[in-house]
Amino acid sequence: MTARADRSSIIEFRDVSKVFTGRSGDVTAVDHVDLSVNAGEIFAVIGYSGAGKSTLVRLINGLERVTSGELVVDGQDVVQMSESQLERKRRDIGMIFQQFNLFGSRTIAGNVAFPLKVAGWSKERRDARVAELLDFVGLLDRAHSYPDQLSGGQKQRVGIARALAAGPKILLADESTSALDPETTQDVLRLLRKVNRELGVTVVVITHELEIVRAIADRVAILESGHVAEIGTVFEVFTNPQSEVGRKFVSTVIHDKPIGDDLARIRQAHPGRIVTATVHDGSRLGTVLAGAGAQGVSFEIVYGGIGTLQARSFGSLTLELSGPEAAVDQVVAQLRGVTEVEEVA
Ligand SMILES: Nc1ncnc2c1ncn2[C@@H]1O[C@H](COP(=O)(O)OP(=O)(O)OP(=O)(O)O)[C@@H](O)[C@H]1O
Repeated sequence: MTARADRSSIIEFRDVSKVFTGRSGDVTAVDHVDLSVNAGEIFAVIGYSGAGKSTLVRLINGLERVTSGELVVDGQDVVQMSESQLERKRRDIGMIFQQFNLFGSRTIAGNVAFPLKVAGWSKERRDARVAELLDFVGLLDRAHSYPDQLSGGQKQRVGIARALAAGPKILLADESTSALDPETTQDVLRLLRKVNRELGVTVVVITHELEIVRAIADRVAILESGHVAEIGTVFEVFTNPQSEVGRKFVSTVIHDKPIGDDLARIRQAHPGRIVTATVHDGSRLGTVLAGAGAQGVSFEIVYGGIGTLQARSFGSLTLELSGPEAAVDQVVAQLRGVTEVEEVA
């Protein structure tokens, strides 16, 4: 059965598999994947090493060919395309890489101009376009430098300018910040956001770090052994992961519940009932706690934090509630009435 394409989807995988045949047998890198990327969004693909992320994304621009299934990219079925059709199609799909893949013997301007030269643009048009792109990525003054004179972050800016040269609708970013330090990573992520917001380019980001997803993506698919373990908005996946692998990823970035030594220390110092309550916009935790005293229950905040996720507050607080058991039960019930509450063992 083939699902009808969502009108807003720009990339549509329908039951797509990719099998590599090697000497030591077949490897199914992508295993019956159904997913769609919406036009204009920043979509992240996350997974551990070997999960099939790179292969999945390389299918989009035909660097790898689909073994079975349908793959529609911007209205065209790339499975049926010939190599020369794919070559033309790739002009609408920019790609950047972890190791930047710049030509060391060409200047920055020469690197950005290269795809335009291949596409047959005149020198005059190329020069104007290169200047415009270098200005966009903040490197106009480095036009005549060579890649090895640039920092890693600057090299990736050149990579982005080159990927955007022919005005693609889609930009694929394969571990594009993995070789960069945290500060430079933030710079590159800001630039990718600018590409998305100002140019309307759909961005597909591959990463193995959930922090990258949190910083940039609108939606995320978690890959495990070639299949989609779960997919959702970043807020949904962070706040309520549905799969085991999703929970594992989220626990690496959201330390919302005390575990191990932290839990042992809290237990020792706080003999009362310990619960963790989720905090998000509109959860009236404070109102409930303000009324706890009148019911004979006192509380301490013993662990937790609140941050921002996709412009919404999100976090959790672990509380020690002390007082008569029935009254504590009542306050826990009131907390459950306004938010999710978990007993801490
Ligand atoms: N050209 C190839 N030939 C044979 N097997 C391959 C090839 N490319 C990838 N694979 C295998 O396919 C599986 C998925 O690899 P892929 O590189 O897509 O995963 P990944 O999630 O991107 O991993 P990483 O984060 O390490 O890059 C792995 O088992 C890998 O060894």
